[in-house]
Amino acid sequence: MQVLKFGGSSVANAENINKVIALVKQALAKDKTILVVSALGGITDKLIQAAQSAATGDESYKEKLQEIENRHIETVRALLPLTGQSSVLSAVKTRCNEIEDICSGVFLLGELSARTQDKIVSYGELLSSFIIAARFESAGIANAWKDSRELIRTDSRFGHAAVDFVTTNARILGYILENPAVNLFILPGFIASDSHNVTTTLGRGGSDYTAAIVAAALDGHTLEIWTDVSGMMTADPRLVSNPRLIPNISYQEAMELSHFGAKVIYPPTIQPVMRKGIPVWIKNTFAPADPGTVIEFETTNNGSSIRGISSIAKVALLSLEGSGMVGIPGFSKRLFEALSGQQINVILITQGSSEHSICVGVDENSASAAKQAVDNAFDYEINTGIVEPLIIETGLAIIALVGDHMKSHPGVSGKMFGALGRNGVNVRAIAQGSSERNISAVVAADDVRKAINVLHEEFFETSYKQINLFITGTGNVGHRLIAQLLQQRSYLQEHLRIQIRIIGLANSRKMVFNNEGISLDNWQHHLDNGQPMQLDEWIAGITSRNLRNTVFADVTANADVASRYAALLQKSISVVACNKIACSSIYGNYRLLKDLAREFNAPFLFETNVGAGLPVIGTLNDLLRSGDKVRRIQAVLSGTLNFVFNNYNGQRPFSDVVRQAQEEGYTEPDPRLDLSGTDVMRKIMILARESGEKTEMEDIGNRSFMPASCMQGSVADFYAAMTKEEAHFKQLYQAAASEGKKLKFVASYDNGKASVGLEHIGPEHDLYHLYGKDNVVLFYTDRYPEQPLVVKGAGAGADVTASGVFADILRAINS
Ligand SMILES: NC(=O)C1=CN([C@@H]2O[C@H](COP(=O)(O)OP(=O)(O)OC[C@H]3O[C@@H](n4cnc5c(N)ncnc54)[C@H](OP(=O)(O)O)[C@@H]3O)[C@@H](O)[C@H]2O)C=CC1
Ligand SMILES: N[C@@H](CC=O)C(=O)O
Repeated sequence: MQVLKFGGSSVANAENINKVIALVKQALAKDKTILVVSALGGITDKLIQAAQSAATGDESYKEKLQEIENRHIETVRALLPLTGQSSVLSAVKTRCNEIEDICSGVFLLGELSARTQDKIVSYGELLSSFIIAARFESAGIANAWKDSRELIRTDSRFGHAAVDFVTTNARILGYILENPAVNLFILPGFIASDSHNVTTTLGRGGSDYTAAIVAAALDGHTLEIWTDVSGMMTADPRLVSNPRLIPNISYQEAMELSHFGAKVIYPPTIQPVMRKGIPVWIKNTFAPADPGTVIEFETTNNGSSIRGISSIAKVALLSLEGSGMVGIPGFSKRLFEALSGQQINVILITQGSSEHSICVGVDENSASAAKQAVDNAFDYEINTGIVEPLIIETGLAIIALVGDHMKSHPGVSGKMFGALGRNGVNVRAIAQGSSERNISAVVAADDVRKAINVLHEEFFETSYKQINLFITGTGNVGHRLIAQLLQQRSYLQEHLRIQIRIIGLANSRKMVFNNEGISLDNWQHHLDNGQPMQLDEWIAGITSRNLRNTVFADVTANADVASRYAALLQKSISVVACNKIACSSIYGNYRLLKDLAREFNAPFLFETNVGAGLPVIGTLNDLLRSGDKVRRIQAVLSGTLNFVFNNYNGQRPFSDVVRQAQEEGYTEPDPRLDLSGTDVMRKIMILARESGEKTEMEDIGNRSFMPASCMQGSVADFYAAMTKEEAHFKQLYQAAASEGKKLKFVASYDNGKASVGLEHIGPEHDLYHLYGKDNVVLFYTDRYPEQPLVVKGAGAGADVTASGVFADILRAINS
């Protein structure tokens, strides 16, 4: 004997019902079958709406009932041959008239009791099962239709009746034994009756339960629950982009997950079948070849200690607090009695060992009733000040990790809360029972999607990580960065199991968002068609998305953009900047950003601020972290100036060489910052700060070589003025060349003092052999006192800078 249950979507219309017929036919070839069906998809809701409209005196209930009738009539017409339709149609009509009679009573009385509602909704399953039985007959498949109300006995808790298993089991067994010749029994799900034969229902989703009750009563060898998904998933597919099918799951795990919002199976369904050890298959009516999920005692380990992740929305936390509770028995009893007196279901309980407070999670809709009941129950204690009035917090949700294999498996909760913390998800309360099968955390409702994705990635996609990237700036460096992301896309996926999605892209004119990721092949087109750039909206668009593993890359040279880092870090969004403005602003701001990064677990990385793609800051940090102390730094830190002085020999105008540096992408967007030495001042200051010095820009000496006349007006004026000052530049060159030396713009940091300036460097010096746009940094430290640690290479250029930003993005997510 096997039991097959088909849900509302599987029997929503004639086409789907025909699929059911085919599947049941195949099942019948194997064994006797009990078929349990739900109402046609959506009908139960429609019946409730009609009943409620009637109760409120709204005559539109008649239209709703007409819709219900039409739907069933259409289904009969589409399913049955003309000759077989009339008796079924007249039965459907009779039932629909009965519903109308009851609803008109409700309308006249203006009252809808739970008992009457149960009666009304019972017609959904009665009609569907009756029509389906007729369809089997017309297909030549004999069957026995049985009203489940005659089999399943419950108490009289209308809407959510409890089953009397002794009577029910005996009735089911008796009925089946009385009909040995029948191969196919068809039963309406969901409905039952009490000891006075009054119709009751088993709770929404109760058809699953009907099927489980029958399977258990008959010791069936299998229960199959046919639905519109291919089994239980590791997380809700509406929340997680790549959930996985759970091929097998234990009864306990399935119960935990279904209680926690995985709606694939109605939670009470598991109990009866678990008692008998009957395997339950979850299968997809629309993809029957899919393997589905089997629920049974023994499960194979899926390689993770977690079987699935679930959540409950709309949760309120109730906190009862007070010094008068400590060490006094009975407080929790009274709290729970007050809640149960109002039929309030407690979803989660936590109490610290200080006993100073008890915190429970309940459905948000019950929060005000709970407050009233609990404050009444503790009226005396509240008035005498030993207990506070009940505190209610709403806008929350519960997320839960579920898995039998968490038991005695150290590190699961550490991993869970570590991952949530790294992504800025604040945990309001935690509960874990000693069964260690479920770890639940209460979080803000707005964080649920992020939290579930974070946990899913942590436990099920350990070898596959998604970075959600927002890039501000699509100029020289930004452009190259996007090209490199495109070029490396498959490599990152295949070798590092990382997928980078650009969720937002902006320049000074436009901004564009795409939650699925902006296509890298034609990003310019998307950006050009984006909305006008508004910095506030851009930042709000990033923070409000609240995505996990979010990185903000600042590839501008803009101060307003840099002023937003704090707000981003406070939302646990990592910031990667080649823009040097933040790190070279006042020391307090630099310090604040570093502190926020630590406090909110969001890396703030700016390796490219010094030496572009060279590992300058990383090397310095490694030295310091391992206990070394920086005594002196000597460096050439301007790619532009090194290029200019390597290429200028008095033959070609100085301004032409500077222009070439700008065209080749070495200069700042405003090249005066390079030529004035300001860019180098910023860089040596950043190195000094990273070495632990509280330096400001005004503490840095600058022996600028630029005539004051060149630094006035616009960039065009700057070029024009340099042409006029050619003699000055020639003279600078010749002075060095006459000594057999080269001009180098050198930055020094020595015993806490930093300075920059043009120097004549001879061939014996480490800085002499420095070609093109290269930079070099010499670190003299306690461990490198005589021979410095040297970092040398291209120190400017869009490609190398972009690669440094790229590396920081990957570092942000892996640190
Ligand atoms: N070139 C190099 O070798 C190195 C450069 N850097 C740094 O890289 C950064 C970028 O340099 P580069 O690419 O050459 O500069 P570009 O001028 O070529 O590009 C700057 C980008 O920033 C955008 N932008 C400017 N203001 C805003 C704003 N308020 N909001 C949004 N976007 C804005 C611009 O928009 P739009 O396109 O609309 O003008 C442009 O896309 C600079 O901070 C520089 O110091 C660091 C190390 C080395
Ligand atoms: N303009 C800068 C670029 C890198 O920071 C330079 O020339 O070094």
